[in-house]
Amino acid sequence: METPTRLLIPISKLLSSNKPHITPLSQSFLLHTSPDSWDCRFPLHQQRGQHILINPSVLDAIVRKAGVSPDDSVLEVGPGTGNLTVRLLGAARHVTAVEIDGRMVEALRERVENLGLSHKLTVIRGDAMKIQFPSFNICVANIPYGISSPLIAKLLFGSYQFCTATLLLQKEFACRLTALPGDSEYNRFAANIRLVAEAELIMDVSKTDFAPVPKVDSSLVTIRTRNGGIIPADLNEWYGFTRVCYSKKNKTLGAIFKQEKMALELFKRSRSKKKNCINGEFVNIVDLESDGEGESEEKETKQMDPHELGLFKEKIGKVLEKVGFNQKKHSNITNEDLLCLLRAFKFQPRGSVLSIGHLCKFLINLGGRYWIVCQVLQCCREKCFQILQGVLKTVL
Ligand SMILES: C[S@@+](CC[C@H](N)C(=O)[O-])C[C@H]1O[C@@H](n2cnc3c(N)ncnc32)[C@H](O)[C@@H]1O
Repeated sequence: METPTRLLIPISKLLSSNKPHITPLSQSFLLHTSPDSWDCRFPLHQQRGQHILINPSVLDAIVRKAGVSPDDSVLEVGPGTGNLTVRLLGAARHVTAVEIDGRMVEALRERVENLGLSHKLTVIRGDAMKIQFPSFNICVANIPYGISSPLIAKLLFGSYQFCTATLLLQKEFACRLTALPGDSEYNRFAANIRLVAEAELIMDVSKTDFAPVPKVDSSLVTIRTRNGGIIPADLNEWYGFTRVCYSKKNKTLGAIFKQEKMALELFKRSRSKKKNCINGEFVNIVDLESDGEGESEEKETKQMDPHELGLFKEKIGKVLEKVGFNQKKHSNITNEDLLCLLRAFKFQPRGSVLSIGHLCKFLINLGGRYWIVCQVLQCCREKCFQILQGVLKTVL
């Protein structure tokens, strides 16, 4: 149990007030405050999002709603002076806290030592965006709002195995994150997150629960990973694809894909050899959130064979029509629809995403014999596409 901190207010300050004092004053005035309150022992930096959560009932609620249990190994990003950390330590097996500010690290260590809980805490002094997190099964944190997007991307696409992340976020950001297809806030960011997780709005938190009081209100959100964190698509293709699909707010998918640069984006991505995670690095969030507008593709257009690109565009049109998405708008399209469309694009022979390697694997899966695969390879090499069509017909 933590003892309340004592806030010493100098008598001169109290006497300088014009208001009458109801309580008789002694030498100094001793105010007992909660251990969570902020005693201004050093200046806080707003650019680091240093707003301390001081409402004990909100802090308790966060730990409760996150469902922290004695088996949990918790990751906390931005522990500050430890208001949330001490509660997490009380409920979990172990807490790893990552804090960028040395003054906060010192304050946190001292507080936890006084409580005799140091054996359950690992403090890492560093930038949460630059370090590799040790393993954890849940993340609970009141994070600096400036790193909300990249941090969530790092957690979800950075090869970490965890079940939930319960985060305090800026209210507007939380609304975008938890939006569903058909909601006005639903956008590419929410779609990208929903590829691997579900996000649920848990409760709102008032700005007056923080010291110093920030300009914005907050919301607590729980992000639950799906399929054990397995990503059901090639991320590079998926990003390119969603960037195209979400590029124009009020246009149908048919109209969007008719644009040259959009077709190009998809074409380029489909041929890229980049994989989901490069050397374990998470994918840049700018890519997760940005749309395709305003980006110059001129250089690539010049290098592209116009005939090949024309064929590709024609095929996109056909696929859209076949799956019936020509008239759909992205605001009400689900990720399942998008995955289905992406797959439909992928399985178009020639001029599409389907590489020779993919094609061979596909044929073998279908029971194709070795000589057929060799024939296909030969046809592709010699660009004998009519013969290839014949071979495919016999197999399929
Ligand atoms: C909003 S405060 C939260 C403090 C504490 N968790 C609480 O609830 O009172 C955010 C904390 O994150 C720290 N911080 C800011 N940027 C960071 C970064 N890139 N990596 C790790 N910590 C960071 C700040 O120094 C600050 O202590």
